[in-house]
Amino acid sequence: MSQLELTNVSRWYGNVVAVNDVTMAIGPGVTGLLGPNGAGKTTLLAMMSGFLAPSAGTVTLDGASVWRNIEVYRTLGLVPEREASFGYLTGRQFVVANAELHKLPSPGAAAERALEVVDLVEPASRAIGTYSKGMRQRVKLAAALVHEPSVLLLDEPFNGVDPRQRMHFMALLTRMGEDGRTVLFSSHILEEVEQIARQIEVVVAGRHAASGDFGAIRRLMTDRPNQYAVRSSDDRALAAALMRLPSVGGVGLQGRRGLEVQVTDFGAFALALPGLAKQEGITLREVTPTDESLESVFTYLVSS
Ligand SMILES: Nc1ncnc2c1ncn2[C@@H]1O[C@H](COP(=O)(O)OP(=O)(O)OP(=O)(O)O)[C@@H](O)[C@H]1O
Repeated sequence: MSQLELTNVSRWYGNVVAVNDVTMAIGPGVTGLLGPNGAGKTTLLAMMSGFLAPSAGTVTLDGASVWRNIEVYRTLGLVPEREASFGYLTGRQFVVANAELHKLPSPGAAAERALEVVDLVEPASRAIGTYSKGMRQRVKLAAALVHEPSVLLLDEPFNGVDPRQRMHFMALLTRMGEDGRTVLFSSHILEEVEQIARQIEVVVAGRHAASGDFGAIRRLMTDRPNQYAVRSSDDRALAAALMRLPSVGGVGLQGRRGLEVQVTDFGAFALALPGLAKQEGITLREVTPTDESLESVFTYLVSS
């Protein structure tokens, strides 16, 4: 059982602050590192795996500093986002090469075990260049698992992987978490993280914005103020009526595009709106959230 600890970790590249004073602990089981593009996820993973030095703060694995620590490399596996550029190697050759880098006593047997775990034994004699995206992800995973690490870090492992392979990959990570490994994967998609992560850590603009199980993160995201586009049979009358609702923070008339409604309490608004329209004799034509993008959710989280 391994525990990764980040304490006041920052990393800057010249003037760019990629990671800003992050403190978090990652324990056994599957954890999702959720954040929009550019949030600092790759930089965090690079520091957690000991390949990048923090500019400030410390990253430890079971109490030992990870930066350039050979012992840590033996207990940790990293699946990077970028493609392995060795398309001419067969899957097997690639995994065996990794086993040899770790100086394992029987690299061939270790590689076979890892290929079996990711269900890639049969295509292992083909060149990686001929693999599908999902297979390429799995061969990277086999390479990262060849020394049976207790910590597995994966950077956007589901990107571009088709749904069937994604399910297979998710089941694999779930099983590893259940086996007591510390599994951390990054993603910019909440639904993806929710499916398998026991714990979610949210990063936005380099900062640690939220932490909790998926229920807690969902609540944080749905309880925020929302903005809706509303069109009806009488927008002007509806605007006046909406202003009386305590769950509405503001209403703007957008001409033919209807109303722009700022909602402070989504649950109360959803309950009150149909009754209000009926009472006023107004027909609702459209109610659409206009700021549902994950970016706006993240922005809200970071400013709260
Ligand atoms: N080597 C570098 N030199 C300069 N700036 C960098 C470097 N690496 C990352 N950055 C910057 O640091 C910030 C965080 O980047 P990072 O790649 O860690 O984010 P990310 O969350 O992994 O995003 P993505 O999913 O798009 O890779 C970004 O603003 C990025 O442009």
